[in-house]
Amino acid sequence: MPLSPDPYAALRNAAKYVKQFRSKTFVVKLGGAVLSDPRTRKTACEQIALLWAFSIRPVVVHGGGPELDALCDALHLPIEKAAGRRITSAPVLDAAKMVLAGKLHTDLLADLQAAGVPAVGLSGVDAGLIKARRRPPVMVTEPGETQGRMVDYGLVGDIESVDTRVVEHLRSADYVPVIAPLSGGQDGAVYNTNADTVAAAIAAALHAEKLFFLVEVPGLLKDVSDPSSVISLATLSDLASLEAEGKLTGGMRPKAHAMRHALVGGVGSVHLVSGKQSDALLEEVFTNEGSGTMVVREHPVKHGGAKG
Ligand SMILES: Nc1ncnc2c1ncn2[C@@H]1O[C@H](COP(=O)(O)OP(=O)(O)O)[C@@H](O)[C@H]1O
Ligand SMILES: CC(=O)N[C@@H](CCC(=O)OP(=O)(O)O)C(=O)O
Repeated sequence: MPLSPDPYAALRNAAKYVKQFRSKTFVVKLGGAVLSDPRTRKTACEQIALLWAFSIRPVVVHGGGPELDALCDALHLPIEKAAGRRITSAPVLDAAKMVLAGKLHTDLLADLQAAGVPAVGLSGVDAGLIKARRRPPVMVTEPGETQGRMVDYGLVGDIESVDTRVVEHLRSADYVPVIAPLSGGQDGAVYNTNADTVAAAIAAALHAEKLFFLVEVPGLLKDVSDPSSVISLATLSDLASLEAEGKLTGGMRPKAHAMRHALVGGVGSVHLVSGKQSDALLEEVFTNEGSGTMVVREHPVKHGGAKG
């Protein structure tokens, strides 16, 4: 790579964003694909540590779908999903507790700790952080299908309320909350709730500046089979068009719904970035060009620097 005429240009440019985002809340959702590989999990933790070092206030929400699939497999429990969400029987919920508020959660906390982040683990059940009610059977139409089917998701919770007091309490003492996607219901019930949905609800409740989804792919793709088809900037209406054209499949469907919820709920922007490519999160935050996809409510008047 040729030497830049000004070796400090990148630093100067990044400093602009460091100043702009100081004390701002960034919700970072770590997807299961990133977490199940110890190397990418560590890289994600190191990037979060850098945000923290620059006085950005991260709140971490994590998934764990692939690890939960693996445990279900080992326990001979069926893996059934509809529109990207898991159908959750009582034994599958027990497995979800073991993975999402157990092994994977603890390993993530240890990696964050090692990276210098004072991380404290919670699930949506702690201190009534996320209250949900059991999802009633709903009609689901998969992309490419013309006829919908009724799906009973079992012990899946639809979020009714978010009480951020425990999160604020931890943040006021400079801890970084790390939230597992379980929610609490009436009479001690525990529900499985999609982590994207949890991340969006938390981001909206905290009036976050930005919500990041760290995923396996480099961003939102025009064509899911072509990793070079990343859309750099999208609006809610672009997202709706992609969805109507059947271009959002699997786990991208709850994510699209979550992005919409966050943006309508007042989050400044939502970003879809690679959790596999090292430093993609930092590039999205601290450079003009970014690395993945920024989703906003509507087109800004001009895009210069908006991806920072
Ligand atoms: N248009 C699209 N752009 C990007 N990814 C898409 C798209 N449609 C479907 N996907 C799939 O969605 C996945 C991300 O959702 P998901 O697997 O739930 O992520 P995670 O659990 O890691 O958060 C991508 O890895 C990709 O396979
Ligand atoms: C209801 C529902 O779908 N719950 C998810 C919770 C974990 C999750 O969302 O993990 P990812 O972010 O890795 O997909 C599940 O059981 O897989």
